[in-house]
Amino acid sequence: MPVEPLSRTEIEARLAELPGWTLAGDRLTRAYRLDSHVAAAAMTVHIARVQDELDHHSDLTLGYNTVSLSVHTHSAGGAVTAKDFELARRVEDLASAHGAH
Ligand SMILES: C[C@H](O)[C@H](O)[C@H]1CNC2=NC(N)=NC(=O)C2=N1
Repeated sequence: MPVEPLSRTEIEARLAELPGWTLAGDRLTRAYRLDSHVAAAAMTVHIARVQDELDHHSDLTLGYNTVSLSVHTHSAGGAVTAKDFELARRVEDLASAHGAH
């Protein structure tokens, strides 16, 4: 089933439920800080598993004690869709178990 671009109003309403996530251009983004580089690497692996499960993939960057995500929906012409918010919600739900903040 094709996913439709969300309106700006809908994006802002959904972002209100996801503290720390922002709209940067046409992408949802968030950066997390962790207590160590290995903890950050472990979180990226966990996110990669979720992304394969959802068949939806962010640009996922491992930094020094940081994990950063940037996502939009290629099949919707690069717009933000419900799939992006589904991924963001799943990442938020796993973040605290990794000590991410
Ligand atoms: C064939 C497969 O469903 C597509 O390539 C998926 C994979 N992951 C994806 N990820 C993102 N961010 N957007 C997509 O449109 C997308 N499409």
